[in-house]
Amino acid sequence: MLASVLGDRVMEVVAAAVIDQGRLLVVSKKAAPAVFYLPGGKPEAGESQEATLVRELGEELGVAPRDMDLLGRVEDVAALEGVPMCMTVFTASLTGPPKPAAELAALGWTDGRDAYEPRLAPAVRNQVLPLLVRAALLPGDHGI
Ligand SMILES: Nc1nc2c([nH]c(=O)n2[C@H]2C[C@H](O)[C@@H](COP(=O)(O)OP(=O)(O)OP(=O)(O)O)O2)c(=O)[nH]1
Repeated sequence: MLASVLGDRVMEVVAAAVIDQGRLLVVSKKAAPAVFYLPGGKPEAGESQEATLVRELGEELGVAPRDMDLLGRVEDVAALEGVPMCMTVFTASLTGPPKPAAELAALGWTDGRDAYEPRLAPAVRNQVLPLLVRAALLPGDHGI
């Protein structure tokens, strides 16, 4: 909805939802170490979404995504720039253990209901987590 109103002024981001043992991989960057979000980033001109993810995961984690599958497109405010953002999220596994690059401040795994929850970027907390719970990829409240 946001994207249809604001068009080109919406920041495009592509990110990976990597889940292992019921927990989601999140990273924070040295530029904003208290904010955790999905590995990924902005596409370069003419770059496909899959190529963006391969490049960003290589740069940030030293690994490649495997078995990419579209989870959905979500809209929220970009955690760092504070501008409208549209993020395309792929579920994926990794070709090996993630090795955080120098630009990262931290790497962690969250079930969405732990100490990371208040530090998650709005798009992850408000949009991506509910999608993952609905897809039974993360534990939910089970109607409680
Ligand atoms: N990668 C990623 N970015 C997110 C998420 N949620 C969210 O608000 N963002 C925001 C943070 C930033 O404002 C923007 C993406 O910035 P970035 O710094 O990760 O992207 P990038 O590597 O391409 O950036 P740059 O340093 O090349 O400018 O989107 C998310 O889950 N993953």
